[in-house]
Order: sequence, then C-alpha cells, then structure tokens
Amino acid sequence: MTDQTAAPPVLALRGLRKQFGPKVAVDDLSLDVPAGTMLGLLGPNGAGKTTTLSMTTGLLRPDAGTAWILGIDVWQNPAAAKALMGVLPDGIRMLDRLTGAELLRYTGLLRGMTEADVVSRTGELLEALGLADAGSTLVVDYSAGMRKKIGLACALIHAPRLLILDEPLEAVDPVSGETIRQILRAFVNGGGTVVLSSHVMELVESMCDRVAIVAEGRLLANGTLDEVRAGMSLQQRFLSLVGAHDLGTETLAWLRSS
Ligand SMILES: Nc1ncnc2c1ncn2[C@@H]1O[C@H](COP(=O)(O)OP(=O)(O)OP(=O)(O)O)[C@@H](O)[C@H]1O
Repeated sequence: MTDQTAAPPVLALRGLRKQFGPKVAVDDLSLDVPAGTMLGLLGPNGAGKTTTLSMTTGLLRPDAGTAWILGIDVWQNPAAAKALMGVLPDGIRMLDRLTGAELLRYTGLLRGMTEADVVSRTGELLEALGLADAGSTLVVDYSAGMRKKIGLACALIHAPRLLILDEPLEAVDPVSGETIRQILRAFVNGGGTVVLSSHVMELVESMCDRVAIVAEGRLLANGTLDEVRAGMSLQQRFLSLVGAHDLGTETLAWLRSS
C-alpha cells in the first residue's frame, strides 16, 4: 500500500452538482480517494451514485464542480484524464455486434496500445474472467454477467491507474465474482486505486478500505471502513444514516393468504 498521508489523492471531486429538471441528483459533492485504496460508494436507489460516477468519468457534464484525476481536470483536459482511468459504466450500450475478443481489441487499439500487447492481454483477460470459450461469440449474445465481465476486461486492458466501476459484481456468478475480487485486490496491492458502487454490503465490507455513503445527492459519510461503520455493521450504519423504511402491518395486507 502507498503512504496515503503523503500522496495527493488519485481522485478528487469538488463541489459536484447535477440537476435534472426540478430533481437535484447530486448536490455539492466533494470527495478524495487516496492512491492504493478501494472505495465503496453506497447509497439507496436514486441516491446519485451513477450520476456522480458519470460526472467523474467525463460522461456527463456537471452543472457545477469538477473532478481531478491525479491532478488533471476531467472537464478541462478529458483526453489526458481518461487515459488514466478504466471505466465500467452502468447501462451504457457496448459495441455488441463485435465478439468479446474484437471488443477488447478495439478498446485496446483505441487506448493506443501496441498490437502485441492487445493480443496477449486479450487472451489473458478472457482466460482470467472465464470468457475464453466466448471470445468469438458476439457480445449481443452474452448473458448479463458475461457482459459485465467483458466490460470489466475493457476497463482493465490498458492497465489504468484508477478504476471506476458501477456495480462490478452485479449479475456475476460466485466463481467469477471471486476472480474479480482477486483481480481488484491485486490491482490495489500494486498501487492502483478503485472506486466501485454497490448495493451489496458484504462486498464492500470484505473488499473496500474506504466507504462513502450518499443519499439524495449528498455525501452523508466518508472515511475508512472502520470510521464509517463507527462500531456497527456497515448494514446497520447504512440504515441508520439513510433511514430504514419500516412497512406498517397493513401494507400489502392483500398479499396474505389467510
Ligand atoms: N438522465 C436523467 N434524467 C432525469 N433524471 C435523472 C437522469 N439520470 C438520473 N436521474 C435522476 O437522478 C437521481 C439519481 O439517479 P442515479 O441514477 O444517479 O442514482 P443511483 O444512486 O445510481 O441509483 P441506483 O442505485 O438505483 O442505480 C434519480 O432521482 C434519477 O431519477
């Protein structure tokens, strides 16, 4: 692990804000992510996680504020900032008329990699992620979990400094999930930095050393896993911050058979 106190943050978000019509999706959000750490971004549905990550990765222009990757302003110098990061977006259409291998090749060449590196890394990534037999299958014919894995492979192929992953283990089977955990741990142990969003508390608790919790576009907690948990489980802490939704006894009473 790198010395987190001395090194400048790999990712710095400052005053990010985004409004859709009357809805403020992200409201004055600032956050630092130190080098060599894995941050779990948590929040209930509609909290603003995807909107935050989209503004961080150059996909969605903020109304105010900006994001810096290793000191480079994503919105002033997008090409340089994007070269440093690998991104697994949520719900963005891939070029799914390509095969898995073609998609990786296209991504690698677009990233300026040499042909030889693209070929060797494509083979390694397909093998590591259990997609070796599906390398010549069109991505449109992949299952949801396979699409997630090929998306992750695309994010990794150019060996970025920062990975930004929206729900990286969603729809992924347990065997592949463990492989992805190992890949991400090795990436962080090698000095890389990861920001991932998830709804799975056990995933965040077992993998992340830092946690940020957002609700209604605002940052409610941010720090090391132990700081944020404050002596509770992450689930308890999350519910105490976000507010548990307690169903009354009469709600959905018609579902009871007797
Ligand atoms: N393009 C858009 N147009 C209008 N409203 C949007 C748009 N994108 C997001 N929103 C709204 O902004 C809010 C935050 O959405 P966002 O997708 O960032 O939440 P999230 O935390 O990623 O949610 P989830 O966990 O359900 O994926 C929601 O109220 C959503 O309806």
